Amino acid sequence: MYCVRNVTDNLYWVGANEHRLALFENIHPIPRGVSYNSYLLLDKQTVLFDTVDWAVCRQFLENVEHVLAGRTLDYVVINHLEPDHGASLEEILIRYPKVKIISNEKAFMMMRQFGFSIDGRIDEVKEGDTRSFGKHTVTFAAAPMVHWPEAMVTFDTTNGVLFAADAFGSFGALDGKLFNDEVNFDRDWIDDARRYYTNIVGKYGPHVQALLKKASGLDIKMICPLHGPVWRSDLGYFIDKYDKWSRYEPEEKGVLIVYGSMYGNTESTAELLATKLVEKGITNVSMYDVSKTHVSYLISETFRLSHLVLASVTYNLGIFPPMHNYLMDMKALNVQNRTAAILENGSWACKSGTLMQEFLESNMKKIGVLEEKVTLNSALSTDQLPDLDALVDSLIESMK
Ligand SMILES: Cc1cc2nc3c(=O)[nH]c(=O)nc-3n(C[C@H](O)[C@H](O)[C@H](O)COP(=O)(O)O)c2cc1C
Repeated sequence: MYCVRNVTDNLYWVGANEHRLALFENIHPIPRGVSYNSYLLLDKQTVLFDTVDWAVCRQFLENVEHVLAGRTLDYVVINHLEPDHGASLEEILIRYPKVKIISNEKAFMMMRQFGFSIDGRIDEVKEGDTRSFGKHTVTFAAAPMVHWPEAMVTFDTTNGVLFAADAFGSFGALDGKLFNDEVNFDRDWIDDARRYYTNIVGKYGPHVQALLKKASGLDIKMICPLHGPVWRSDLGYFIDKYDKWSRYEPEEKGVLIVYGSMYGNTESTAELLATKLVEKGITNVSMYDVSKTHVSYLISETFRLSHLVLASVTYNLGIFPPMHNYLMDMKALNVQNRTAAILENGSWACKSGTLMQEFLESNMKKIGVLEEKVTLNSALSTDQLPDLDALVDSLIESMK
């Protein structure tokens, strides 16, 4: 059965929600599911904006057929060819043999790579080109590396709708609620939106900045992303988040403590550190066990907070492997502009602190490491409490 929503006037959401998938991109957990958004415009000509993942293709096709109500599909605009949006294009081409694909050169190259039969159906566009479908005229802007090189956005100059591809998306299934004002975004969605942005697009901050610059010249009334809610009010709230994230500026002053511990001694020292911070007035403290927390959550929290404490045991003369994995991901996603503190532990040859510091200093940009380091030889002893206090004071001082 079809399940669609009217977005505005003659524009419809024809996407679908996915609840069964455990891992997005087969990496990131999505306990709240995800939506694959696609939009269908009924003008003099009919235009589909992007398609959906193969997993929800059947629902999508029923939705498209229902909204078309017997009309044919004239155009499909492909803003982003990544298979979670482009895979169902194949079915669209089979079912609507006369449909023309509007997209850019790189996307057409990728369509061929993925084996789509597109010959004779191509309408290639470039930055600033326009197309009119009757009442609606759209213009195209390249958005390279947000989040693939072929990505572009389409702006409807008639009604101010921006089809934003992967920009302004979020994890989380919509479950009936399509618009940002139908959910409590700041309470229920922002963590998943941040986790989506930081892990999927986080590496490409300068490219997102370039897109935001282009978008600032447009009179945008509504943002239609390919995942998550459609924005029709309070656009500035989300644009501001994107601006901060893509400049690698923390959203909040606060301390993220990520610890790796086998027998609990590093963990209990991290607990004491958190307690001392809170006692001294720093209440924005979050603590995570690096072994149990999926790295996508750690990355998201790293983007949120200004300060970071890395607490790790030594493991075979190296950094505890899950901590190393987190550091590698931080590097891959370009995390910068943070202050870090180090807490290390080892029973015979403690190396983790030096190695973590070296990693931060030689692999990452603009991460300041505090001089005050705490070194445990198996467990925190009372005569080391001044070291911990010094670390706490140094963290607090650097937050001023
Ligand atoms: C597989 C394995 C390898 C280890 N390698 C080292 C090492 O190279 N150097 C060292 O000082 N301690 C090493 N340790 C010991 C732990 O790092 C140490 O006991 C630490 O204090 C444990 O802290 P925790 O109580 O937070 O788990 C190793 C432990 C294990 C299980």
